Amino acid sequence: MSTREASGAEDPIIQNFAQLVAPMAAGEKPIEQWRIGTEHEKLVYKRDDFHAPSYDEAGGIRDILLSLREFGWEPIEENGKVIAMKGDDGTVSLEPAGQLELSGAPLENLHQTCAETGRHLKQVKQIGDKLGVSFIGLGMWPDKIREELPVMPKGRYAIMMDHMPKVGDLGLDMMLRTCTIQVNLDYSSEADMVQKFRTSLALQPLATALFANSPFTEGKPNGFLSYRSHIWSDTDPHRTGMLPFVFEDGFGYERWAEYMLDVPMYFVYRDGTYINAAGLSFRDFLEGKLEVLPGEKPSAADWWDHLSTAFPEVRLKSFLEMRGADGGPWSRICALPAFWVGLLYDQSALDAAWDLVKSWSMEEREALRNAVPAQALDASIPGGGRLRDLAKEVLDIARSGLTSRARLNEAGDNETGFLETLDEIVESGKVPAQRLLDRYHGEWDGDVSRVYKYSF
Ligand SMILES: Nc1ncnc2c1ncn2[C@@H]1O[C@H](COP(=O)(O)OP(=O)(O)OP(=O)(O)O)[C@@H](O)[C@H]1O
Ligand SMILES: N[C@@H](CCC(=O)O)C(=O)O
Ligand SMILES: N[C@@H](CS)C(=O)O
Repeated sequence: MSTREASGAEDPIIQNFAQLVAPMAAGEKPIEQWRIGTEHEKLVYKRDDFHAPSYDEAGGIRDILLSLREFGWEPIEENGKVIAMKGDDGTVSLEPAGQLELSGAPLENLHQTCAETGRHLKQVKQIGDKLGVSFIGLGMWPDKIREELPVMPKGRYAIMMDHMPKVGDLGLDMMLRTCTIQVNLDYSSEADMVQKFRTSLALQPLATALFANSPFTEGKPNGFLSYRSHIWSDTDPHRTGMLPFVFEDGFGYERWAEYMLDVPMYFVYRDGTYINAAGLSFRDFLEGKLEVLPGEKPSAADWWDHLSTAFPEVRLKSFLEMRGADGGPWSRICALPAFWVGLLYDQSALDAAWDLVKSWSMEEREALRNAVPAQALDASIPGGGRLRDLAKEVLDIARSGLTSRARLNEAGDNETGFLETLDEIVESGKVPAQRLLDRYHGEWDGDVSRVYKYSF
């Protein structure tokens, strides 16, 4: 999650609509400056009894964060408590129940991304050896009930946790029990952003299927392959989903700003404190009529904060964030950015991917998104056939995209190897969750705790 470091009071006050559009427009970059920013969350558990450590306990989440100092990371505090660490490889931060996230640095290529991930995993493993904790890449806690999970001391999350039950049934599970892998990618112009947004939104269910890794709830199969993705469908309809308007004529930065104005607020950050504005309207804030801050108008920093409170399948800020995938092991943390970079960072690949999905209707995109949590690659696709057939075609396009990047790159680096783990999934016909279920019904003899041997 984005970690707030300073108050936005000194930022310019928003006076006009152009200032709302500015962050999205400012994201435009020439292709040489396109970067890859990968985020991944991991579940943290104590090795002796598999419990999720609290923030304060000995060898708990605070100690894990502070131990990163030995690798050069520096604390970021909120109300006198360390809640994140900053370093050359980006930010290590906390999701609501202590899921540990690396928001990696914006990097030039996938070799760097995968090396960054490897460094991070090595560091936390060394810390884990000292503190008796392990880290595992799954889409969701396989066994814990909500009440067993700790809550991290972060103002943003106190507000969100209070609000979630009012707007959906599974929002608290989204916060406390899930983990994801995400990648942030750039665009060169508004038209480029639109093509990338539409293509990646339509294909986001494919990423959900290929990375599906959350088949267990409270120790038993839950009937889904990505229960995490199902959770998002019952979290908060005002800030999630497949965004039909992205496919409408005229979509661009302005329409995105209008959408974000309609996303109910969570908070305003002032002088180190999160002021609860959950459910209130940013449009009222613009008029100085926010009931929790009467007479005050938002700054550019308030708007930037607000942009981070929408959670659709793909999200725009100053870059596009791919949000469909479950958490997973190192190989898939490298594969997720490879998949999207291959599809979106080469124009021929992007055109070919768009050709595959451009005739899909809104109902068809929604139907696919809704089928994928339970059916993954077996979901039906528009026009007939199964998602597994499309998967092969899309992976071929991603590979061709990565291959042409290699041609452009002076070193001729080939990044296609990072897709291999996805090729194996498609060839075997089994997504990660199906492999876990096979083990559960086979060698694990119904004991979900055996999954913990797959820690990093
Ligand atoms: N120009 C860029 N191109 C690609 N990625 C970028 C660029 N600038 C920043 N990023 C990436 O965006 C990510 C931002 O992550 P951060 O956790 O701070 O925010 P967030 O996306 O709001 O959080 P969350 O996804 O948890 O809600 C980082 O991984 C960073 O590298
Ligand atoms: N843990 C959530 C939240 C991630 C986020 O919004 O960054 C997920 O798996 O999607
Ligand atoms: N990852 C999201 C949802 S919990 C956030 O930090 O806001």
